[in-house]
Amino acid sequence: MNKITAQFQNKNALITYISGGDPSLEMTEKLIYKLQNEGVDLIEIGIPFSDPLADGPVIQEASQRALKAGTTLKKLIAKLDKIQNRVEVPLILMGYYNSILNYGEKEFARDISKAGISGVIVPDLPVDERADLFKYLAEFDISQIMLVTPNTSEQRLKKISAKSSGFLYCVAHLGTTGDDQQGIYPELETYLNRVRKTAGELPLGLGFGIDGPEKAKKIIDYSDGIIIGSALIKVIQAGNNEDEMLNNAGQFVKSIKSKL
Ligand SMILES: O=P(O)(O)OC[C@@H](O)[C@@H](O)c1c[nH]c2ccccc12
Repeated sequence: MNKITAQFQNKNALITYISGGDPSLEMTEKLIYKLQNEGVDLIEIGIPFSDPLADGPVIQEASQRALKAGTTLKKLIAKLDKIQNRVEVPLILMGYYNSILNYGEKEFARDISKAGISGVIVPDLPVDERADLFKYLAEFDISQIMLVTPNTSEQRLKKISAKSSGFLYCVAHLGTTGDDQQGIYPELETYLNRVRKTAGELPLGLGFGIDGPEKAKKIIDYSDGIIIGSALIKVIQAGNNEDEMLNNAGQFVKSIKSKL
């Protein structure tokens, strides 16, 4: 079975997002170990980018800190490559298409495969784009996780689920990451049931705006797993030094896991 799909078997997967290189690549490494020790099922790592369209302020700032620290895609991949023997939890890279194009699509697929990365999310690359990237990811056996939203039509849903592997990323509401203004999205159950019918066996991961354990508890039954980014980055940032940051991350993950 696909390494990512396997993580959803208990239907309560926890996926955490961190921005690669925020505040340094050394901290990314330590955070990966910490999250892994606390039992997260998948880690999504963002490729820092200067113009991240889908991201709200928390992740935009995380990206800025990473860029300021000199993080590049090359350095990020080199770091992940170096630590792969100590990492058991599957890793997913999230990045905008431009960064990948600049790196070279084939080189990207080849190098991340060598670094042991299991999947990729490219939020600004539409399913019907004839990008070589799709071909290379398949060639190197890397899952291509695609996004759907409550507005995605039935026809596109079919196309997207057919092309997605690992899991299907269901965006909980329209807007940017970290936007928790909407409380519990009213049509969530209807939306996910509709997606489930079309997606078949593909696990559903729900993300955007899940800000803590209470919300996690309320929505976990609708999907097979949840994705948390901004809320985790906020608690990490609240630490005054590395130890506090790591400790905060651990406590936060514990508090979520206890509800799943
Ligand atoms: O931050 P939130 O609201 O918890 O949402 C998850 C999200 O951060 C992460 O999956 C992500 C970060 N950047 C993205 C861009 C597109 C899709 C998803 C993402």
